[in-house]
Amino acid sequence: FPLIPGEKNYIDPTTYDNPERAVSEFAKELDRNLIKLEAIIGGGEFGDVYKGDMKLPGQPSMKVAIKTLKAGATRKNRTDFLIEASVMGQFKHINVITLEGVVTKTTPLLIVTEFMENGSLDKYLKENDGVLKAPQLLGLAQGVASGMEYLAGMHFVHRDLAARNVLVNANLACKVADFGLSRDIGNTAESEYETQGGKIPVRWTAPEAITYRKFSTASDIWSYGILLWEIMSFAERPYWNWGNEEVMKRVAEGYRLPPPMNCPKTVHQLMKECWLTDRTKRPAFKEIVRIIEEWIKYPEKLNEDYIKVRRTEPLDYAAFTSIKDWLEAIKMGMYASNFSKAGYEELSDVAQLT
Ligand SMILES: CCCCn1c(-c2ccccc2C)cn2c3c(=O)[nH]c(=O)n(C)c3nc12
Repeated sequence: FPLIPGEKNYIDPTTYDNPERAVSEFAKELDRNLIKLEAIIGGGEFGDVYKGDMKLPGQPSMKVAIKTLKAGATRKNRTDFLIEASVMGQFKHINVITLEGVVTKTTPLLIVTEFMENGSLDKYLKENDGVLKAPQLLGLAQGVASGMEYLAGMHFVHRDLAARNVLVNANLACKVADFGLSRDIGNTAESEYETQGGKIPVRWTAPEAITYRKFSTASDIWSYGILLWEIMSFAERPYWNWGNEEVMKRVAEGYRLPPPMNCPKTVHQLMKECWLTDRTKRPAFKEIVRIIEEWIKYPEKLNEDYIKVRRTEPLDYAAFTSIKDWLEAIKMGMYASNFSKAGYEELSDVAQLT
């Protein structure tokens, strides 16, 4: 991407001659003795994730999460591990997980992040099924959209945006995590579909990314639509128990997920815009953030008849003579006095205004 003045671009760590140089550029090397591993909180094929404690000199001890790379891992696993840390170290946003540092001088390698008390978003939603109401659900959705707006602004394409890869802290802030760039075989339970370029989590991936591996911010927006459906359905499995082949076929034929129970029509409308086949027509993350902000500020905008008002057929202005009739027709009768006080009586007076 041409560097646009003032806009920071993320630097692809694979452009460094070796991953050690990239990680030293973007991540702080930590002293392993300052980190205490307490309990396993997650597991991957190449190492476990722990909850722990870290005490840096001159700082109070802090809760951290620690990803480990087990000793027997291959050189490629080590490279991918260091690349993930190099990518995370370049980001600084409230809705993107914060890298505290790495341990690379001794094994096992460690990546240390802030600790997110409520764990992964899919687990949090399942544990709060029916408890969270629309405003809270939309607050979660807004956090993810803000984090993705920032990453898109850095020209970073995530490629695996899903509720399982978003974490929730004690204040219910959502943060995008899991920057494993290359989709290792099996590094996510979801990657059931194999293409020559590695594994793809089909039910979260845009058609153009599945068919010809065109990953872009637009394909991240498709994934965001699926994640929004996960939020509104309390982490129901997208396309339920359909097989991957069936999902790809039905989606290519135009099938789209229906609104989850109690999901406002307007929210499902936004999901469907994220799932437009023409990726250039999908909304930008900036727009998605603004729309959700409106819904949180003015919840009445979520209900359907607001849509009806917006979608009335074009008015036949000739049908009205007085301003009062016109304003009443568009449910704005309460403003008739404003117009008459300002001396506007006839509709023609208004026509000159516009
Ligand atoms: C989807 C992310 C999976 C790995 N991971 C990470 C993480 C993510 C990327 C690099 C390094 C780490 C430690 C933090 N946390 C956390 C956390 O802060 N709190 C948690 O409860 N869990 C389950 C976590 N799981 C992780």
